[in-house]
Amino acid sequence: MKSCTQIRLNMYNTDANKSAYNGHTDKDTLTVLCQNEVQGLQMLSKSGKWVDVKIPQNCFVVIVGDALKAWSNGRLHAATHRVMMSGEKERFTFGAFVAPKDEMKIEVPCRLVDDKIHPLRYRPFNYGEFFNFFASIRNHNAVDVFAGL
Ligand SMILES: O=C(O)CCC(=O)C(=O)O
Ligand SMILES: [Fe+2]
Repeated sequence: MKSCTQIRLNMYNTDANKSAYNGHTDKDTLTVLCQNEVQGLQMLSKSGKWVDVKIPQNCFVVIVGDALKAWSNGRLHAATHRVMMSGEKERFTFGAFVAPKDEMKIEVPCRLVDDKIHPLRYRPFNYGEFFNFFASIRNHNAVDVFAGL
């Protein structure tokens, strides 16, 4: 798949107990993040609780985005995540956001589909059209609304 990678540096200031980045799923295929020593990333569990993700020093966290969730027929979960700051120090993250090129078609491979346990969950779609749809509605669930069956 042809992809493009955006690199971004995020900075979070020191406000205590403040949501610094609201809950969302990434729209891309994969996000790779590293951070300074200040934790703050949280993932939403299936039971609806926010869970701290403690990233060990010199390690990366890899987050599945909506494009990969759809491409994998929903077998890979695009976790909802956010950033909560707890006080003492500024947090920095450095992220690589890997996304399909706009013209790419996201189509579930037929070997990931079967009649019983894994029926087709997403129609084929163009990534650029999906992203424009997301940008117009800003709905957290955009991939399911746009391409879910
Ligand atoms: O900085 C972080 O820990 C998360 C950033 C993030 O979720 C994003 O940029 O999409
Ligand atoms: Fe994110």
